[in-house]
Amino acid sequence: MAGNIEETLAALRHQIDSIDNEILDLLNRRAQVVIRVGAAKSGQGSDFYVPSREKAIYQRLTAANPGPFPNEGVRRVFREVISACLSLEQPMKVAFLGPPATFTHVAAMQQFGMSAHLVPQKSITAVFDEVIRGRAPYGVVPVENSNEGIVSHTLDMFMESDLQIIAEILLEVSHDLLSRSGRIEDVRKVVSHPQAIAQCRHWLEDNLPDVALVDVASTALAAQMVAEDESAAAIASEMAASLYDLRVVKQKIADNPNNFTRFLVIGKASPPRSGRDKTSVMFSVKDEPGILYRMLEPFSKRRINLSKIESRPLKKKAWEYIFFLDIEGHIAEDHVREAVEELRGYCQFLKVLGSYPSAR
Ligand SMILES: C=C(O[C@@H]1C=C(C(=O)O)C=C[C@H]1O)C(=O)O
Repeated sequence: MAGNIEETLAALRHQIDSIDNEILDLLNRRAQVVIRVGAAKSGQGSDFYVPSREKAIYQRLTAANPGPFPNEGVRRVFREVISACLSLEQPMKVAFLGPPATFTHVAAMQQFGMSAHLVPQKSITAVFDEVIRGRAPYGVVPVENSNEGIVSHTLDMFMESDLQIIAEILLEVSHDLLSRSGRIEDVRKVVSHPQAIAQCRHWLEDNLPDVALVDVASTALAAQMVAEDESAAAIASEMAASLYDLRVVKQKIADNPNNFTRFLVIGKASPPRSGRDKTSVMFSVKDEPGILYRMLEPFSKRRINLSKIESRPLKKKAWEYIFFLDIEGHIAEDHVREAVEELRGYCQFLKVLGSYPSAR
């Protein structure tokens, strides 16, 4: 009987080996075609990284997948296949808001895969700078959190630079409590970014009512500090646990489990249409009666959905504001372009920040 099982296993493993050989062969055939695409693109000077094409690949494959291989697996496997194929042409350098193991790092990894060369930066300004100076073709920065609202620094940076939005990344944020021992009894203080501490307030009151709460510049820095302090715990990403060799005291301690952060990929030119795109614009309006009403009319009369509107003070002048608008559709579509041009008529200035595939 035991011999039978061994024989069956050996035969099945033999089948797996020959399937893996076929997969390997196909991967190499795919890589050769990607190299040819790269050569064709460099002939015409166009961008090698095309997020709209990548999104179309994921959508097509997950829709066609008969199973039992899970769709999430299809996405992850192809994320890495595409990432490795891209790295053949050139190592894809991506600047992100560091230090290593921030949620921005996790988002950049989700978007660009493990073969990309991800470079941590000290600030959002530094990420923009790397891309402006051409040291990295792309950068990743946070722009809003479902509980905490916008990251104003990122929006402010678009006032100063002419970079474009290339893609958006939606990341489900899981705040984990990490420490060296992984034992809740050892925790005397909790260290993290103030937003992460705020998002875990109730859990901390219920489970660690007497510990000190210490604010630091990022969740990743907190993890780094805790790696050297037995009595401290950090609220940080799961990635921080593996990077700084920490144990998980408790997973998902945020009070609201529905916690998403939206990140932007910035670069020098927006990608072509993907079929489901978004366009972001920023503008300031003339100070006239009814202007707030009129600025939305070009969109409502064309039945164009607006997914977001934000305002920020224009620092040069008190009580004047800059608006940020996210519109459904791509600027290459006539009705979107016409609406934006009509809005421009009411504005002192208007800048299209880019059209890019919608992550939802
Ligand atoms: C191959 C291409 O270039 C890149 C690589 C892709 C891939 O490996 O499938 C897809 C889109 C681009 O980011 C392409 O544009 O088709």
